[in-house]
Order: sequence, then structure tokens, then C-alpha cells
Amino acid sequence: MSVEISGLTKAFGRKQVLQDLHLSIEKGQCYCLLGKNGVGKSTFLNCILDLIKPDSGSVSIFGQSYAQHSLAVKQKLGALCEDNPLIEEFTGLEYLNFVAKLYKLSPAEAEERISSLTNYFFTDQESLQKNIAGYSTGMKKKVGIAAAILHKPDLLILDEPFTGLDPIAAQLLVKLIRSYSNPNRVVLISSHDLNYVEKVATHIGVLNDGRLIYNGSVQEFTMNGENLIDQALFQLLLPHHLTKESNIDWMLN
Ligand SMILES: Nc1ncnc2c1ncn2[C@@H]1O[C@H](COP(=O)(O)OP(=O)(O)OP(=O)(O)O)[C@@H](O)[C@H]1O
Repeated sequence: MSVEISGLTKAFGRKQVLQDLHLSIEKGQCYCLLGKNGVGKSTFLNCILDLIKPDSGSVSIFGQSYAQHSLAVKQKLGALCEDNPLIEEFTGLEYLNFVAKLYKLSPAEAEERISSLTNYFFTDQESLQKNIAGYSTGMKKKVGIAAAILHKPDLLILDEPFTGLDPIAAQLLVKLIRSYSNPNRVVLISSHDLNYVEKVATHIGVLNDGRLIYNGSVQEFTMNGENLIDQALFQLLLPHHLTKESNIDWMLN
């Protein structure tokens, strides 16, 4: 059983963002979705999360669909969305305890998991006692990631998880994603931070013009490590760019 996406299509007005997209992600994979700005990565993840209704197509998560098993499916997934909505009037700790209650964690489980995640991610524990409204973007992101992972979801979806994190926090997140990945779970990430993608991905998907123009293992994508992921991506998306005449010479002098 895996995450199966079949024939997913979505347009906003006249803009066709996703076109008949098919994808199967197996348990054990850390699948990283790449592509240029505005190509539809967040739209795709939001369709998988049932936050956006596709125009057509279906999503099945470990054999279950939202139409038939909405609650059961939602209990199996955890997500960091791109806009990372939190309850800003709460403190970081209040918010995490609130999420723990939503997922019906016992008080002991909640306490253990929240304290381990906050100790892991936050050097400044005092800030967790303050309202989220005053947090920096990176601090909010760390709270969002902790909230997504608290109930140990089988499917963890992280939209741009590295953006806004300082290099220390980003490295900690790499370690956390690697520890979290196991043969019974699926991790699905959208990211532009290819240095970090390189460290966590087992599989790569490249979205362009509404379709997946690449879907396969990292080894295949990088030709067994001959290329870095950014080189492979550049070759795929802009093969002629490097040889084209530069039109930015005006800024040289
Ligand atoms: N609610 C919406 N209404 C209208 N257009 C939308 C909406 N959401 C997204 N779009 C459009 O759909 C396209 C895909 O947006 P999306 O945010 O999915 O791209 P992305 O690949 O995640 O981009 P980025 O890498 O910049 O975050 C864009 O052209 C965007 O303007």
C-alpha cells in the first residue's frame, strides 16, 4: 500500500496548473518534489492533503480515499503547509499541546514528545512561553514542523520545510527527516533547497508545465552520483541556458 495519485488535474481560472498527473509513492521513500516557482508544487501537495479539490483525478493514501475514509486518512498524515497557519495568540507550547489533544495523545505521550522535539529544535526554550505572533519566520516553521510530526504520521508532507530555517536548524531538520523515515512511512517534501534535498531524498519528482517530467530514484536522476541534483535539474529544465548569450552584461561595469 502506498500513496497513489491518479489523473490529477487542476486549473485556476484559465491557468491549467496540473494536467493528468499520475504518481505512486511507496512506503520507505522520501520523495522530493522539485520545479520552478509557480509550477504547481504546493497545489499538488494541497490536493493530496484534500485542502484543494482537484477538477478530476483521485488520491488514495495507503489504500484509503478521502471520499470514503476522510477521518482515518487525515489521522495518518501530518503536514507543514507553505503558509504554515498556526494559532498566533497561543504560545508555542500551548499550540503544540493543543495539536497533541486534537490527535488524542495521552498527557504523558504529549509531554514526552513535545519536550523532546522542543529541546531538539529550540535552543531558546523561553521563547516557547511567548505568543507565536512575535516569532520569527524560522521559529514559526519549527513549531509547524514539530506539530506535523507529533502524532507520528505514516505520511509526512512538508512544503518548503527548509525555507527560513537557519543553517543549524536546517541540519537538525535533515537529521530529523532521516530518523523519521522508515520502511512503514512515506515522507513527501517540496523544496528549492537542493543541498538539503540531496541529504534526505530517495526519490525525485520534477514538475513542469503541469506534468511530472521526471519521476524516479535519486541515483537515476544524478546518473549514479555523476551529477549533483542541482546540475541534473538545470539540465532537465534549462538545457540551453548556459550556452545562450547572456543578456545581463549591462550590470558588469
Ligand atoms: N488559490 C489560487 N487561485 C488562483 N491561482 C492560484 C491559487 N493557488 C495557486 N495559484 C496559481 O497556481 C500556480 C501554481 O502555484 P503553486 O503555489 O502551486 O506553485 P509552486 O510550485 O508551489 O510555487 P513556488 O515554488 O513559488 O512556491 C501559480 O501560477 C499560482 O499563481
